[in-house]
Amino acid sequence: MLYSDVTAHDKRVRFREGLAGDTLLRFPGAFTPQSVRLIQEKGFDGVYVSGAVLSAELGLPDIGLTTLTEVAGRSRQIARMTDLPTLVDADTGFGEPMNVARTIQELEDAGVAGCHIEDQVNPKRCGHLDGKATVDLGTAVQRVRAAADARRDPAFVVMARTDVRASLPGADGLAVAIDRAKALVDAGADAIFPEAMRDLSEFEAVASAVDVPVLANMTEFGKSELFTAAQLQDAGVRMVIYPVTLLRVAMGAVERALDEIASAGTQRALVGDMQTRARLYEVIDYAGYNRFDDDIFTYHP
Ligand SMILES: C[C@](O)(C(=O)O)[C@H](CC(=O)O)C(=O)O
Ligand SMILES: [Mg+2]
Repeated sequence: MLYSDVTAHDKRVRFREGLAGDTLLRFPGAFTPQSVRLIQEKGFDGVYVSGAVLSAELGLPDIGLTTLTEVAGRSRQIARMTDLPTLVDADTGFGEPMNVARTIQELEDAGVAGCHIEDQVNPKRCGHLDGKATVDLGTAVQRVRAAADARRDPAFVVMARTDVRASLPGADGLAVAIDRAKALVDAGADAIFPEAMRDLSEFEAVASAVDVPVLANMTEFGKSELFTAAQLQDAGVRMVIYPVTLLRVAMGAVERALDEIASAGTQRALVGDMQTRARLYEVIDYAGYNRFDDDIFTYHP
């Protein structure tokens, strides 16, 4: 009933223990607090709060229009529904290094286990699109150092994301990404998110160059092939996100449903694919609320 009673600190410790373990951590992107409950029930290791999902849900492109308040608010709603650690996409950190510091403290207060800060210029772009620009290494380092220094809970995970690979598509792009990843680790990053890797060997090269965990972004319709968990684990990757998968699946179903209702004049053919009322009540533990209220009120669904 209600929210998770695992403390934010304990979730952060659990995240760190998972990153230090032997099994690849799998974090699907939650698109609603309800979907978080399902992610936990299905045995995943954590939950990802995607900037692409948050902006798409607001009907906006993922170009840095969302604010820290919106991201922190959504992250809090998501993190409190699960015992699992939540990793948040903090984009470029919402401004200058001072803003990055505040971002970290707001996200700590939101109860999440960690976040990633990227080295794109503002306004940012989806990491898998061409023509992105990145800030110079000095600025990228300042962002990550500000993030690492600002946290009050040393267990909060600061992950550095580098987008240089897609802005330098040539052969030297990977080498620059690796050099940058090393500098970001020196600046205090607990983990590295090398964006838009071309193939498994690129993940492998980054993972063997840094002595912190590496994340793989398995977003659809992007630059990386959709590797399996086993392939990523063999390449030395420690965690994988499926950031927009659940939203894309859900919105695909929404479009088909609207077409069906419009053409058939009824939703009857769709009912078999729906989450039932009973299943919804099970997921949100309706029965728990009834038990709680039994002595006080007598309302029942
Ligand atoms: C991971 C990501 O930053 C996100 O916001 O979820 C996006 C995902 C996407 O746009 O597909 C990204 O830049 O890769
Ligand atoms: Mg993003």
